[in-house]
Amino acid sequence: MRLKMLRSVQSAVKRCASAPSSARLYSSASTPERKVAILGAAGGIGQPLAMLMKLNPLVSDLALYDIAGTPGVAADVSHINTRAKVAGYAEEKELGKALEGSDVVIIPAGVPRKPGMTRDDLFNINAGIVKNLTSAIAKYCPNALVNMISNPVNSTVPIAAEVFKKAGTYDPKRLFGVTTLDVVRAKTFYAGKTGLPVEQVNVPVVGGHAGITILPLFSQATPAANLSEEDIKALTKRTQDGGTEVVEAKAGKGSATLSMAYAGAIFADACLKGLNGVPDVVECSYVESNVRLGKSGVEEIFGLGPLSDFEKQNLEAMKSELKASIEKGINFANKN
Ligand SMILES: NC(=O)c1ccc[n+]([C@@H]2O[C@H](COP(=O)([O-])OP(=O)(O)OC[C@H]3O[C@@H](n4cnc5c(N)ncnc54)[C@H](O)[C@@H]3O)[C@@H](O)[C@H]2O)c1
Ligand SMILES: O=C(O)C[C@H](O)C(=O)O
Repeated sequence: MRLKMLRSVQSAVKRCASAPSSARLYSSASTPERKVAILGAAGGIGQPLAMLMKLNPLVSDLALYDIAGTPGVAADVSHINTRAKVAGYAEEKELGKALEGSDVVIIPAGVPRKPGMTRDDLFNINAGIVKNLTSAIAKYCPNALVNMISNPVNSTVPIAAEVFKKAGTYDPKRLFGVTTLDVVRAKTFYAGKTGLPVEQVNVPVVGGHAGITILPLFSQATPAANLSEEDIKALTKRTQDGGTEVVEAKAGKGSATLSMAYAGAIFADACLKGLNGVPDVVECSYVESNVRLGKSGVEEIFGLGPLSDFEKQNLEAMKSELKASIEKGINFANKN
């Protein structure tokens, strides 16, 4: 028996793993017209992400939408002398115009955590925001690739999926939970521990985007390094708690914004490259995929590669939380 569930995989969008990260952001491959919309563009993530997308030569049109502060951000970013034409959209009645013709829509709209909160504590506010924004996407740019950043990602992606299903526009190949920041962190921490050059390392991260549902696969990290079990446990924990580390350091002034903007820009760039037909663009993402079910629940998840015993245990441990977050999102979308 097969059932659809959400999990993280090497997504259909593929990216060249060997390109150095700075080149990834600023390289110029083929350059067809591509419109990118950022919803929540004046926020802590939105502003640096708007700048990074303005620097991306693959973008011809950049639509910046937020319910507060858009004109200033749009005017500021528009003065950067790069290809993308920038337009700001400040009110809900302008959302349709912001979205029309978009190839990629990035959503960092919503409230961030404060110390002591879980990502799930953001659900009550962010679920409604995501539902409204994705309803507009279904109406104005149903074919766009949607990059969901708003937390809790484990639930906001299922909300978006339900909204698109109701609108008849759902395509699991076009909806992505952005988990790139977990990969960015895992790479940084792995390189720090091993002494390997950070621009050469790769660490796949699977699962979702909250606590134990984040599962870095250090057994598949490249270049391989001889780490002790203790080191791998510590690296795994630090990657899982990376968001909380930043929330606590910011002490009430929000969560990761700059590293998230960087991660969001990498993922959006991968989407654009995929759309432009660049081969072998590979990124991890939280997407819907197939699992095989048996008498005791999920029997097999496809495409994770060989896991260590530690990773197998962690995968088992995350399933109930991930499933509950998915169901919470689905229920919200269907009730409200
Ligand atoms: N996926 C990840 O890895 C990741 C990483 C960091 C943060 N986040 C999440 O991203 C979200 C944004 O974080 P931030 O630090 O930028 O927050 P922020 O408060 O600085 O910015 C959020 C922006 O969203 C805007 N907004 C609110 N409602 C909106 C609506 N209906 N339409 C359009 N814009 C709207 C606000 O006006 C604000 O400018 C949070 O939910 C946070 O938890 C996710
Ligand atoms: O931790 C958070 O609340 C923000 C984000 O999900 C992160 O991983 O930094």
